[in-house]
Amino acid sequence: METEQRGMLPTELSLTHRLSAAARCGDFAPELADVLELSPSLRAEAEHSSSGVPPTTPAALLAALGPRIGLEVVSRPTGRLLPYQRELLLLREVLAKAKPGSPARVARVLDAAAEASFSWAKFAGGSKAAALLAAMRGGPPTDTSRSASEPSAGVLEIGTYIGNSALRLAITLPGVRVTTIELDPVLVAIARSLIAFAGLTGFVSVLTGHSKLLLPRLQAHLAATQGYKPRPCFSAVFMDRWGTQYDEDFALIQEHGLLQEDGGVLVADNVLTTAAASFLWRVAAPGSGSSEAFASQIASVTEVADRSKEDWVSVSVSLPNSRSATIAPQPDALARLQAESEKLREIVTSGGSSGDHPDFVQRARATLVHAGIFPMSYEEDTWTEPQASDDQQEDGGEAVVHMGQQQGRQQQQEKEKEEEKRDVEKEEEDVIGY
Ligand SMILES: C[S@@+](CC[C@H](N)C(=O)[O-])C[C@H]1O[C@@H](n2cnc3c(N)ncnc32)[C@H](O)[C@@H]1O
Repeated sequence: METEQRGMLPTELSLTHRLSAAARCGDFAPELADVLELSPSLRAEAEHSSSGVPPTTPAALLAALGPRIGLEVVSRPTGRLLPYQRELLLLREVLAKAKPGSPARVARVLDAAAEASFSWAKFAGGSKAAALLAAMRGGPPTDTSRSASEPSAGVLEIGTYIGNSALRLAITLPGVRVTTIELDPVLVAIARSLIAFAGLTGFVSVLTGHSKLLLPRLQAHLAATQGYKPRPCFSAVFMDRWGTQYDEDFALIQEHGLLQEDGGVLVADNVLTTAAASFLWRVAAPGSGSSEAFASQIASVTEVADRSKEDWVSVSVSLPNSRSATIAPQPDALARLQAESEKLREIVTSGGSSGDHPDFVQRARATLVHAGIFPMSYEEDTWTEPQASDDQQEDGGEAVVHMGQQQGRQQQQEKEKEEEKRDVEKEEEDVIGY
């Protein structure tokens, strides 16, 4: 796939030109061509905004794009949608109803759209967005927290979609630079327009490409475009794509030192519904060794479009030696869950399923809980002493979850005892070392 670009800007430019030509020929909603053509210049502005290039004003963007993407006909289409028509409709909704240069009004229009007619919106909203923003507020992601050896480059997001969460991060952390990466160049073009309309071009930079290819290049890119030296790292990272893939992104983040050691905040969405088993083992599982590297908590949240659907968001804060901790091999049950979720990802991304898979989520929950990975609210709200009769265990779902909770608790207690013992031994070693 060419979106998995090897060079950054040159490949992106040729790709955008070809995509906008295709849009003009009618392969996509034709209005997309104008959005696509604007995209590279918005990126250039985001990258050079601090070096004298005048940013497109939100009003100028509205004047240029508004008439072309048909603001006068804002309505939900019926019947089959063209590719990207939904996302284009969201952009139209924002351009028609929000105030140029007002990030808060843009966020409100997106909220209203997700609540009302655009229930398919796949961005973090409601309690998910609240968990993300609370975690980011609690962390230290400010550009002023730069140290000489590891200057902070603000916040990194993997998975932009139309730029909703990037917008909210920029609102929540005023003055902090947000770098967000998106594999799909059409979504990138839409996100950049939305960000520019909100007046945030100078703070949010949307990059096109696959995380696997962009993450290793990010430090060099930031150094070249923003003047960061010598190896900037991010104070916070938000991962928002399919959970089985977080492991791969996380390995690159660690390898390239992209997250600040000691106090860096790592937030991952969809960790239950897309079963981020291997990733959670590395950052949040008792007994894995992850507690040497991260202090983690999991929050139970609900989907923006359907409050009856539970998901989990993990929040991890890096400890002083987070890049060098040794992690034990993951249990077979987690490896199997990871493999099952990966198969599901292939089916969903190839259009073979709507993405709604309650049986899988129930199995994922039971397996994760069994491994001692569960949200804070589990113990407080839903813990009931299991009646561990054989009959109940055969009941399936619920009983398995309770057993998992019990074993999870036991594992956690054992782990805490183990850690206490190790701390005492370490103190003794330190004393001996003196
Ligand atoms: C759930 S959406 C992100 C929603 C967004 N963070 C929000 O809440 O507004 C996931 C996005 O990640 C993108 N994506 C998937 N894999 C990616 C990868 N390897 N690198 C960059 N983007 C990726 C998808 O194209 C999709 O737009």
